[in-house]
Amino acid sequence: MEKLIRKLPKTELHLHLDGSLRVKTVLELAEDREIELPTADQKGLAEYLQVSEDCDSLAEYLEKFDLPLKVMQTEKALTRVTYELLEDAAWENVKYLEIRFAPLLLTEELRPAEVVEAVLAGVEKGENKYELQANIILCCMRHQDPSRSIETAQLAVDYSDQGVVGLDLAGDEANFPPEEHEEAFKLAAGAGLHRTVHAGETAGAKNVKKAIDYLNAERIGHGIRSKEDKETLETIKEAGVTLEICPTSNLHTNAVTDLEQHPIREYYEAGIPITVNTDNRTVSNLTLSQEYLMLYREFGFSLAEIQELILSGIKAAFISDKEQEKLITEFKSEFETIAGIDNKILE
Ligand SMILES: O=c1[nH]cnc2c1ncn2[C@H]1C[C@H](O)[C@@H](CO)O1
Ligand SMILES: [Zn+2]
Repeated sequence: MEKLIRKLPKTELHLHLDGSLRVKTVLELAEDREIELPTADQKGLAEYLQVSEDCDSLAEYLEKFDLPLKVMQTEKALTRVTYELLEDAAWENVKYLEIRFAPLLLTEELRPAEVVEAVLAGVEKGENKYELQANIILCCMRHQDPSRSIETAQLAVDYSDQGVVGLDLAGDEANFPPEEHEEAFKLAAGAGLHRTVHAGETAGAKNVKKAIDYLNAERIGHGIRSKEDKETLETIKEAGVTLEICPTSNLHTNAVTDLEQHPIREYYEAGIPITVNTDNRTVSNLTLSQEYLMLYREFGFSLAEIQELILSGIKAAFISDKEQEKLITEFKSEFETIAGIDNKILE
């Protein structure tokens, strides 16, 4: 099953660049720029970059991004880590991915536009080498002043014809509400950019409703607490919003205390559109295939259901209907070849 899942064509829509650096690369980039590391030993560094067993909040989890952000402050580093992420995705047959990061956290030496261009260069390099497509989502950060979010939205608009497809709001949810960033999301929507918002992860369902009502979110990052409020669930259904579910990450941020508490199966059964994602590959020491394997083993998702979840990722992707249709056709044909599954199951 493990091999089979790795071979399946996949999509990943919720993936942070700064949480997904290779450990060896962090080591090399730090050496290049003489950045002090907690340890020079690769195994020790891997442990340092990963979230610890006893992490008890999202705020603590977010500290894991400090070191990766430090080593990513040059064009060369940004292009490299982006390219490597595409390479890692290609290794497990992720055919379409959306990579997100906050450009304004990467401006120690670069201008925001240079940050975006360096990442886009990495995407181009990866797309030329591997058979996959990647688009970019720019993150506004909750703890920053709303004017910084407007700046991020404008940047996304400026690069919307070069592979930036959406705007996100990330960071410490419990302490910063979404509605303050309304103007940035209005700007993005007005220019035809897509919107996704981290909400209902470590704060209540109301944040999900606010993200949809105020920020016009088409997708919600996590949204696992939506079930706490009936009205929120109705809004999700009415607005046709998709939840970007990242089960292991939710365990690591203590958004759920154990996997049995995770509502993924419940949402799936209720017909809420969901996708499966890693969130942060390095912080959670995780691949997308491992995440699907966990769903198969722990939540009883069958192969046909896994394929349906993968296709749900295409339907929620920030690409045109025509591109979605093309990917769906390709995926269905690959599913058939790989698993010999009757496509009727997938209709
Ligand atoms: O799971 C998350 N919730 C909220 N914010 C997050 C999560 N994972 C990463 N981030 C933050 C930390 C990164 O520096 C930022 C942009 O990728 O997004
Ligand atoms: Zn996230």
